[in-house]
Amino acid sequence: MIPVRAEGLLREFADAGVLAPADVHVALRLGRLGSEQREPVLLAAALAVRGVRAGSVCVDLATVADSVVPDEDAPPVELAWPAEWTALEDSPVVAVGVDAPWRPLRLVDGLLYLDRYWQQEQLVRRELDERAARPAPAVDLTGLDVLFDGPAPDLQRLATAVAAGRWVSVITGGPGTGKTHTVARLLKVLLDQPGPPPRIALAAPTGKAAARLQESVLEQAAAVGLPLDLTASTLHRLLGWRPDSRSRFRHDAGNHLPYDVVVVDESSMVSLTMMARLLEALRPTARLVLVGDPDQLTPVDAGAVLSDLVHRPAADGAGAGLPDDARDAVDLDADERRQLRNGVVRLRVSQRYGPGIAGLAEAVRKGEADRVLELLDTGAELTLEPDTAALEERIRASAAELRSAAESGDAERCLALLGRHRLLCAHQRGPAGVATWNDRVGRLIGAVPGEWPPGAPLLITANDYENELWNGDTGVVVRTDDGLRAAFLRGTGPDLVPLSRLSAVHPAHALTVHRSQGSQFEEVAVLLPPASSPLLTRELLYTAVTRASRSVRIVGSEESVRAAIGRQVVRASGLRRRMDPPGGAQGTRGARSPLA
Ligand SMILES: Nc1ncnc2c1ncn2[C@@H]1O[C@H](COP(=O)(O)OP(=O)(O)OP(=O)(O)O)[C@@H](O)[C@H]1O
Repeated sequence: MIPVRAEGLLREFADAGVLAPADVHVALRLGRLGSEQREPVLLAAALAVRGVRAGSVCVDLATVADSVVPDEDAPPVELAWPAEWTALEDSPVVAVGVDAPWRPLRLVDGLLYLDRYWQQEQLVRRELDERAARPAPAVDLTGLDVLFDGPAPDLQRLATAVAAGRWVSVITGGPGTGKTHTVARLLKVLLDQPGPPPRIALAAPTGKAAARLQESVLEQAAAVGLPLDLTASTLHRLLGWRPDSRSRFRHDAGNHLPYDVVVVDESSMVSLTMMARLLEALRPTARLVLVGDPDQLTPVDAGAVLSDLVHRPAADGAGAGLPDDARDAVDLDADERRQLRNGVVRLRVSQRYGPGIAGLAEAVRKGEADRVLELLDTGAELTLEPDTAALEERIRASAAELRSAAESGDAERCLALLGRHRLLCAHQRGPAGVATWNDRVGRLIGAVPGEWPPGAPLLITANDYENELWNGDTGVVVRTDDGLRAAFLRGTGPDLVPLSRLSAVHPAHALTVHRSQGSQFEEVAVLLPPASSPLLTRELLYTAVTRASRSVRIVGSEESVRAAIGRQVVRASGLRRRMDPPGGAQGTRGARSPLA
């Protein structure tokens, strides 16, 4: 419903489906409180609110007109974009520049922020810059020769050396490229330094990712010689819940975390707000190691900090004190060398999938649509199919196998089968959505709606501390002598939970690509929506494709594949730019000023 009192530009943009009622409401309220009625200012304010809703930290006024796609269901209309945004410069609701006193909106370098996100971005920028400027921690790297005895140049070794020698570092790479393998060796190097052993915290944005991180580190612990009592927690737990606030924590700038090393896995899912809270809670002399894959889907909340850090320009003077390994890393391209100066190392070789999927993932990542379509035409492992006939056949076969293993009570085999094949969808609803396909697969295998027959895959949708199950965990129903149980993979063996003890649980024949983040399957089928779907992005396709270890079946049109590859998630943020105070060398550098 459109607010009745919206007029002019606000109403026009709302009618076109660009602005939601909440965007208009906030803009009108802001205008009322600040005695600002000029339409371009109110429109810009509404666009800033809309930006946050869509995951951006701010709105880039120079490009917003090109990035806004009117609602398909709305009548076609030529939007009357203001010719210029100069009214913002003297608006009582806009602080202009880095140093201007507080106002609800802030305009810097052509980027318009809601103040709260500006403050958080500044905090992140300040914390990172201060840590980069501080003398590097002293570290003895002689242990690397024992920990890494593979052929040089070895990117894992380089990442370890970089992370050991900096206060903030980023280890990126696709699935199975050895990020955890590297983290385990980094911890060993740090624990072996003279003096008291560092206090280590392992964390991840979700309970499921935290459990997986702990498991993977412990798998490596014996081989590397790490203490076996290392545990991982969610970032929320690490920072300490507070009953009175959703975004403030027990540990903050006034009550630092008691750790010397903090490793955050799956950090592509960390929002700007969470990163700000984490950075302010770190002691100035704590090392922060961010681990993740910046090419995967971005967090649900605003910001894409990991991706921003990877794409940031190198700070002046950065790179002094790079480890000797960097000199030997001859095959780094110019971009990777720039990233290295910012403490970012990307691991490249996946130990988990073969050259077929690796090539496909790389072509998607680089946006090479022709190459992707060529690869999808080359054989049985990578296919593009226009209809769902073969997919349905595969689903039937896989459901029958699962059912038979479940009826015979073989939980271990059920869990192995569960990891063999998975259907992934972009949407939750609609013809190509998870809900539709869960019903459809249920009917294909003759399941009665609402019942959980043996062999039914299930998805946990809320953290369950009592049963140690995490939002996003998947399991399968198995018949046992004690009745039906849900089997979940725990370490190397199955854990059986009575169905009656599960509360937030859904069928999991199909999962959204978002939900599948952090999981791996031998065969993945990806159901692409029509090319016009706004969810169809390069990050979505990359995330889906990299869930597979053996084969990828894409069901959809060539047009949808091209649309996905051509549409990158663009989250406006100032972190990728340098923003010095006015008078500094970088005042308006690089920005196409929309105010001119
Ligand atoms: N240099 C190496 N030598 C031998 N085995 C390795 C090496 N690097 C990684 N591996 C193995 O490859 C597998 C994947 O490594 P790891 O789990 O560290 O990757 P990852 O990047 O953390 O994966 P994910 O993205 O799933 O978190 C593990 O079994 C690991 O032991």
